[in-house]
Amino acid sequence: SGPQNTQAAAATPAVAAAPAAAPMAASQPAQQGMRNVVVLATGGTIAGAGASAMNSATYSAAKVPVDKLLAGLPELSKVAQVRGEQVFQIASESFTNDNLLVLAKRVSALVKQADVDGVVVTHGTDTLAETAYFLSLTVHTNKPIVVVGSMRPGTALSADGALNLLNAVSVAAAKDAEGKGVVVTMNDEIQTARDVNKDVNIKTNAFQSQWGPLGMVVEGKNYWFRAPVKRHTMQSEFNIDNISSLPAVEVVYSYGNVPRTAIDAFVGTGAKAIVHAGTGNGSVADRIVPALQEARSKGVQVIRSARVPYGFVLRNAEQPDDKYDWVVAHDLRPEKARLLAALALTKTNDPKEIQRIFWEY
Ligand SMILES: NC(=O)C[C@H](N)C(=O)O
Repeated sequence: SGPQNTQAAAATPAVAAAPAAAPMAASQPAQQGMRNVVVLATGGTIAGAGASAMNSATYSAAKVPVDKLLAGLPELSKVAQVRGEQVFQIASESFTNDNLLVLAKRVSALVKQADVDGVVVTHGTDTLAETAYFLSLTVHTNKPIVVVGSMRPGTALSADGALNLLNAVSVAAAKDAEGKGVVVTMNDEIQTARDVNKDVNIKTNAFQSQWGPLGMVVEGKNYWFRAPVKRHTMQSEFNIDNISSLPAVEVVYSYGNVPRTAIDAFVGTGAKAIVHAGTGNGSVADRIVPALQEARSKGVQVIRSARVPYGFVLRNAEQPDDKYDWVVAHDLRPEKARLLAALALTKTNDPKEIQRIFWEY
């Protein structure tokens, strides 16, 4: 098998550089019955390179262009007809709201094309779960969208990117993945975008969900065990085609002796909502409660989440949310609550409506 079809725009950190509607560059004869998958590359460790094979943790992210990534994995041609586009070439910790909007709009445009059966996004792992959740909330399609990264650069011994990417393409090409929303394929598992998080930062089993994976992908076959019940993609009331900017929503982290400085600063810079990453069950320090009440009285939404990774925040437990007009983030991590709050604010400024959205997505 020869190199994959690629259509790589010049790698550039500029948000505006995303290709509008890239034509397919034919370099491989279409195989009968093969499904068409587009790989949108954004950078990260899966495109990283280190100085030696010993470097599993010390390397530069976002170095290898998508055409090289695909050409280095000839096995892809056994799974699908694949072409690539370079959307960004950045480490995912540097992702911005603008990056999210550009990427989601490109995914949305591609899934409308009859010659695209599924989309894979290669992404750094640090904010991969945030981007995957954002896509699941905003792209209207039944076609599979798979977000994938790696914990080790391709230059390292036991690099995990090649198999993760092969698995991603085989899920994106599969009819049985249709209607299951946006998923993440890391470490042979298929995880739903909403629930998965990067919970380990040095091992290849980095991505975990407290509710468990949806299934596994082994040797190009998907084994499903459950399906997501929260609203996503086709059932979402948010649509990236109608969103051109996101309101400012910021996260403040709690800890012993925490001052109110960060809350006041974010209110001062015009935040429309503050996600409070509270201790325990989203608890709020006594000196922070008035800061959040003042923020609320100025029209800023207060979203009560927890810095504890597992479990969930109960309404009116720890704090009287009804009385204060606050919202609870349910089981969403603070960084994912930020995205849902921002999308909710594109529709409403009513905290009851925002709470309804937090229960449903
Ligand atoms: N493993 C990774 O991809 C980490 C990298 N810092 C990134 O998120 O781009």
